[in-house]
Amino acid sequence: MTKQTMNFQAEVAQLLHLVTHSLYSNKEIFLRELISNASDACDKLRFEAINNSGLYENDPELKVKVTFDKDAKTLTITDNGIGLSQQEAIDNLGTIAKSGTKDFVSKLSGDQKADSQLIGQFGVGFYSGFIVADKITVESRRAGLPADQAVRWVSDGGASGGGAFEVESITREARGTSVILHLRDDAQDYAQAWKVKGIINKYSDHISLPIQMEKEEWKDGELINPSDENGGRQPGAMVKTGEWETVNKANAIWARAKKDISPEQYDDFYKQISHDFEAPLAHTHNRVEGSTEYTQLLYIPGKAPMDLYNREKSAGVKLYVKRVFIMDDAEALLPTYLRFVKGVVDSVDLPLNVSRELLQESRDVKAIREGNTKRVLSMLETLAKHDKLPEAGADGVTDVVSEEDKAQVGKYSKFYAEFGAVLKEGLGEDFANKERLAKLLRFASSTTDSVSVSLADYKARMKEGQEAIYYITADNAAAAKNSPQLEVFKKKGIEVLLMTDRVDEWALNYLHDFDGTPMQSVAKGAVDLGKLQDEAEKKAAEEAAEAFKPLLAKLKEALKDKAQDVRVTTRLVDSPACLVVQDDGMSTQLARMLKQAGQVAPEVKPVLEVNAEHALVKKLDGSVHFNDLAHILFDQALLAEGGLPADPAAYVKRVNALLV
Ligand SMILES: Nc1ncnc2c1ncn2[C@@H]1O[C@H](COP(=O)(O)OP(=O)(O)OP(=O)(O)O)[C@@H](O)[C@H]1O
Repeated sequence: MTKQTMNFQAEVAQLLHLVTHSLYSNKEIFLRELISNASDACDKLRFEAINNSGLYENDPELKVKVTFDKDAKTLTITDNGIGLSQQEAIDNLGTIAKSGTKDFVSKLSGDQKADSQLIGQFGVGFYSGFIVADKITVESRRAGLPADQAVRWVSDGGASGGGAFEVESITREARGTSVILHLRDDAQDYAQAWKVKGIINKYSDHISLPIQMEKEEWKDGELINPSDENGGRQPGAMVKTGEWETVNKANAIWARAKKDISPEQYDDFYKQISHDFEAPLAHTHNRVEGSTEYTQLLYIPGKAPMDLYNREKSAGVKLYVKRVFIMDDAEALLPTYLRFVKGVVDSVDLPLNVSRELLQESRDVKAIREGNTKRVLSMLETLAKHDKLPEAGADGVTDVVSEEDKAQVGKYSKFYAEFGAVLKEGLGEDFANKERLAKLLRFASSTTDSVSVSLADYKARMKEGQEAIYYITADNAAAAKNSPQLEVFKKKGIEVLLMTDRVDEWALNYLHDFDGTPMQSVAKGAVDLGKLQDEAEKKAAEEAAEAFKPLLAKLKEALKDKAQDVRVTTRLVDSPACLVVQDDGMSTQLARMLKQAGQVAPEVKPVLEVNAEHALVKKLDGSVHFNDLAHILFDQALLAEGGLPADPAAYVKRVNALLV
């Protein structure tokens, strides 16, 4: 191939601009990214070589070498991994392959501060080299290809204006890739051994391959006057000895004993695999022995990625078999509702050539998934337990809290704000752990604004004679809190949980009770406050129902296309009417959500409940506007719960007719 000039994909040009302009305070991550790519390339070679050992050629010891040349102002990262063919260099180094990153780049806001925080989630990868380099040369030969089919790729990252790179054929004996960074003037520090070693220690210690640098030794300067030992010397310097030394620990962090890993090292490993700049909220690291043997190192992030709600999104756990990297995003290792967890599983029992399909069926994998799920739930339970500092008991005594526990305060709330809605999917997905999940749920309530009430808290505060956990679902907190259906509960001082996540309706279908107490939607079925209502109230309600019978029949007739039934209720105090659905019916809110999502929802005809005490209801009887008032009553009840009248124009017309 003769030299060709090509253009970057539009998104690459944008990403490059962002990388070079906004990651300035995080310059050194470029080395982490490039070493990580080199290590991935070695993993890929090892994986392909399982079925084709010839790919190792005569060079089976995989490693990464980092060299620098002060005079040429270059820093070079070389690996003997899988390498790139000419076409792969064009495809992989001129485009953004990952669809998530590509989407992200096309949505950039232009606010560099905000963008640079977000970009951490995606990993800037290879292009991060341009943070410190004004030109990058990549020379590579793919394993298995002849030496004269190697490739050279050169780019200034678009500084010359064209956003272009050049590719040409070269001859290269060595398999694998060299990334040569031509350092910018303000990045000359990175051509110094101590600086580079420091960064490798910080970010890449756990990389399981040796990372090697040329050994340097101190050499005194020449004597100024060779005949006079004390006459002084030229300044000394570090000089290269020609030998190589391994500068990282070169063993996988998860394979080490817990006691040998510092909290910082755990955090750094997380940052490496997640591309997150922030530390995780918690981790768990265990060697599991038994019928199936594996090591798990799992993390709970502090921040949700932008595509959290995409259930198709890749999982966050990497699979290794006996230290050999097998695949990223092994979704079989955790249930979908725990897709936010990041980490590594290293199995002793799985075969090295395991495929995704095989994973789905393997009994070992099933055991690993159950083990992982249990561990993650335990981690969450621990965070939940220490979320708040203990309050003084009735005797004025407060438990002493260790520093370690103090550091956990607030973490569960943070977790829940980011991932609570996803956790709820587990109620419908993981029946075996439903009870544990139910204990981890948190809600706002009619008496507590923050999303912090657990079902156990609620139960402990239940009124004497209260037999159910009451909740309401709505589109948002304000609609839930001001819903007419809450009126009688407020009057009686009964707490009601407010559920405003989209997933709540669906998830609650799977949670019929908590710890023996039934869950009861206040918008479903007739209100039955059981023992909470006194005899006088019950009697008054029955009398009202009797007295209203003729009026109800007329209302039912007028609204026969809209309402399934019309009845008198005691649940309202200030409002004239509200809508409820039958006990087993789909709630109007869920039906609305399905329709919004373009799905077919069954036609739900709600029950209209009227407040016999309300002036508007009293006025109905004998009114010449009976028909209009009946429709207005129904449509207003719909509006009050966040819905829209089926025919808004007709509603407006009716109201106006009464106003003038
Ligand atoms: N040292 C290397 N050897 C072989 N291929 C490489 C090397 N470095 C990069 N590549 C190729 O270039 C592609 C793009 O690299 P880049 O770092 O931008 O993204 P990535 O590694 O896929 O994603 P991320 O860094 O976010 O995990 C890689 O997927 C890989 O195919």
